[in-house]
Amino acid sequence: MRPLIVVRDLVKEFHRPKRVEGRFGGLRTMFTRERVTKRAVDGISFTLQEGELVGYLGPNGAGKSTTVKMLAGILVPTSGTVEVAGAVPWRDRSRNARQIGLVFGQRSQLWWDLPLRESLRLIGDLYEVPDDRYRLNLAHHSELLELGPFLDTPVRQLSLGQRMRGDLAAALLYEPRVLYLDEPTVGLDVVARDRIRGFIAELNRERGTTVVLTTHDLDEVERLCDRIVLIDQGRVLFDGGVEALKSRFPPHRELVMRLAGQHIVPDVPGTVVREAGEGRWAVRFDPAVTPAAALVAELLRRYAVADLSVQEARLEDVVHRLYTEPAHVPPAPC
Ligand SMILES: Nc1ncnc2c1ncn2[C@@H]1O[C@H](COP(=O)(O)OP(=O)(O)OP(=O)(O)O)[C@@H](O)[C@H]1O
Repeated sequence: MRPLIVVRDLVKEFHRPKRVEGRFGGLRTMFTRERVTKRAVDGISFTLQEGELVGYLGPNGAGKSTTVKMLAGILVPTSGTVEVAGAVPWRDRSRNARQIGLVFGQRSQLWWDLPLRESLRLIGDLYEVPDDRYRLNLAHHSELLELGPFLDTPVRQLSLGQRMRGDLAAALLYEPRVLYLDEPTVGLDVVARDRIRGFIAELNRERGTTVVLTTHDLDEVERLCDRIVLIDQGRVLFDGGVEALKSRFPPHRELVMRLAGQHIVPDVPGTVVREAGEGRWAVRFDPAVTPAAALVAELLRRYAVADLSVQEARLEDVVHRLYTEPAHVPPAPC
């Protein structure tokens, strides 16, 4: 089956005036002819099948938003190709716009002074959504996102969580095949975050909408995404499943133990003590060097253990190591 999105050797360079230091530096920067080039995206390639829910991850400044903007047709690449459902986003703009929805957590696409309902109506008209489809979709999204209580409130008066739900409904009114979400839950409380995550999961499951999710929240990624594309400095570091990432680059794990009536600091090779006190003791260990089963057996043999648990490897730990020790990353599969 032909992939829905094909990205090949994508590059985006930004050029800006070279900053002049010293007296009146700001003013002199405005008139300098010297330019510096920033390669924000440096040869990225990947393909996405219809119906995938992919986490597009990377540290600050890695090039995530720049990639998404090229996929959405907002930016024209310096070189490379992108096809989204057969359209070249920055060339076939109106065709592309009808098949994608775009939601930025940091800014709204809605009309600030209009009640949410009217903003949605305008979007329905702009995208020429037939009346029956419009009513059905509005009812469906209103129910799942619980928009009812604030449909008639001007957008400027909505809370961040309400506004985000409104933005999601707006981006989906015309049933796009792909939804790009750029940090959709940033700044939201746990309840609002859960509601939006549930909605994204159901949209992907029930309607088969392809989702590209950019976020720094790795719990969100673990809960939602089948696949991760992890980038740094404009290049792909890893492309694959969450479990594949953990097994190719196993993180340290943590063991927490309570000793029965003993207040000693136990000593076990292959571990690093993270916390010790009041008979409670936590260590980190590398499961590739010290297998969990061997470690537990050794501890039980040496000490009177009252309670013991080994924490699951967390995606956050893996990603932290990838960001801080990228030289150890195994090459991404072709
Ligand atoms: N319009 C622009 N002009 C010049 N440089 C830019 C422009 N847009 C982005 N950049 C630079 O390109 C690099 C990648 O930026 P981008 O916004 O894509 O990163 P990001 O991965 O989305 O980061 P974050 O997680 O902080 O949002 C950064 O160094 C940024 O400063």
